[in-house]
Amino acid sequence: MSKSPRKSAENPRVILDARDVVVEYPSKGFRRPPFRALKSVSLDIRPGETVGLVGESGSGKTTFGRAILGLAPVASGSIKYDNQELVGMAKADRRRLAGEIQVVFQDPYTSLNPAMAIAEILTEPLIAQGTSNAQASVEVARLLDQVGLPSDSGERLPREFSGGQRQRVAIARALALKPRLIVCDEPVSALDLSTQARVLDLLVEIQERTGVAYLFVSHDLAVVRHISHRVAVMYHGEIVEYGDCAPITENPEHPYTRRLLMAAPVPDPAAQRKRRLERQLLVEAGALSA
Ligand SMILES: Nc1ncnc2c1ncn2[C@@H]1O[C@H](COP(=O)(O)OP(=O)(O)OP(=O)(O)O)[C@@H](O)[C@H]1O
Repeated sequence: MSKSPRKSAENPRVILDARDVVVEYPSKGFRRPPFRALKSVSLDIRPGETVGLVGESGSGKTTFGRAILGLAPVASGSIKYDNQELVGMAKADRRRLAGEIQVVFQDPYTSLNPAMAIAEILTEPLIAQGTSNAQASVEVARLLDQVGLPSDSGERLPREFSGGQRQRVAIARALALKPRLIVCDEPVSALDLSTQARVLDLLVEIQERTGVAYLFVSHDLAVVRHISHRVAVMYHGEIVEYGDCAPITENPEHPYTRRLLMAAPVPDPAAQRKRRLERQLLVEAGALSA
């Protein structure tokens, strides 16, 4: 894992442009108002860039990723992908875009069909988009190589792989249709620390090779800091801090971001002492509860 935050991606053109997005889930009780999970969220992503979306459980991160994928009830606002409005887009048009916007989920144990061999899992989206069987086999070999899995992996079932290897399969499947944007929803949080680092490095390497952009959703600021060019901090359905990775993760302005930063593990004892002191100062200033 590289230690410093990543430098900003250079291409300023925007691939995803979300403006004032409001998502409301229906409430269960009779005549109860809907629950507003996103309250006017605006965020953009440039080609080849990683934007980290960080926040505590329930803050709305997954909901935002789902809104991009057309899986959350957007009440108002706009989400443009490559200048095309995704909100309210007809299903047929959405299907056409399916290859360009892909997703990698958190749990590599449930996101792969256990009854399908890896080659089938990787071939399925290719065949659905009209790729011939012969070409699909060539692509499977290329994808396995791209994610660092042995070339004979295609014949095996998901249960024969470790969590990290399964997540590599999930990444390969997401890459099959050469997407320009991947929503990565907590893609490493189910993995142990050293596997996390290897999967993060793989994502970076793929991005450098292909120019794919990531929305990287995580509750872990340390992980987000490692992979992101820019960071958005989400709190109770709103973005409270948003900008280049280094200033936000090194010197956050919002008390909530400081709290997240303090929750991130720091192995260096001197840094831990500094963090304890900073935490104490924040408690004294009333920005944090003891
Ligand atoms: N389908 C749904 N129906 C009703 N409420 C929902 C639904 N999905 C999410 N919520 C609520 O919306 C809020 C945001 O949830 P979301 O899953 O987006 O948060 P998150 O930040 O991704 O949390 P986590 O890290 O735990 O996944 C939560 O209060 C959640 O209970």
